[in-house]
Amino acid sequence: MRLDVVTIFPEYLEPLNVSLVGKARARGQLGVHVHDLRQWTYDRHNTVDDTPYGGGPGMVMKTDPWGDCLDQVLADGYDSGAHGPVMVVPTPSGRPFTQELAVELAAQPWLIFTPARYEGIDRRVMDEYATRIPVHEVSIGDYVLAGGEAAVLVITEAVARLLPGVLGNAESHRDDSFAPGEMANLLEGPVYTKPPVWRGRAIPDVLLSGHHGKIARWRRDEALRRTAANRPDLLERTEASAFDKKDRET
Ligand SMILES: Nc1nc2cc(Br)ccc2s1
Repeated sequence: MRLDVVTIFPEYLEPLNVSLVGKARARGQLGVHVHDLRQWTYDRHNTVDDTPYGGGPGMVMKTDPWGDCLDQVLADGYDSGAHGPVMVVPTPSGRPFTQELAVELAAQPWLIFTPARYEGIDRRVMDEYATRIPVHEVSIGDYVLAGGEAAVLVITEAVARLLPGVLGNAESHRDDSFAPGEMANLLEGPVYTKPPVWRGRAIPDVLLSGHHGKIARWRRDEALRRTAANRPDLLERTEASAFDKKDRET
């Protein structure tokens, strides 16, 4: 997978050099190219923003730096043999970022992230590139950040861990919260490791029983318990899908 990130704060993406994503890059499983948008400005102040048409607070990111930069990013990517770019625009007003969308993005060969600052990017930029490649506006939650770079880090980590060979244990994905299949719409339950007793706190006996069926049952019950406590809305989806499934079988 190739990732391109266009930003006015390239240093914000330094965390992509460490840990899981850093290792995936070192192993050649992921290519990451960070571009400083100000390199595509031509005035003394490297201006990337201007006042909004129609008035209102704040500033809007200008079209030309984005257009000149993204044209170059696309040309360089295609020249390097990449194909099938998908643009990902982090924004509070986008489609919710979910594990399902992470799986969808992890299947793409090339992602181009365009994190905005200020009040956002002139809409004509997304409209222009949507005529050439898929453009996904994605929200990582119902809150407003000062810019999209933190969202790029979140999305990149969620996607990179799904790439083949990136997580040591390929089975790890199966028990992820929200993972497709049995854990879809369920939060992960509690986990334990040695020592067996810590400050007088023992671990649940079932986990020492060696009875895999009982352990699986206990883990699912705990996942349902935690989901009911923290995300009852997910259980409605689970019940609905179970009903649909039953309905289809009758
Ligand atoms: N939750 C989010 N807030 C923001 C703010 C800006 Br400015 C750009 C992207 C995002 S994603």
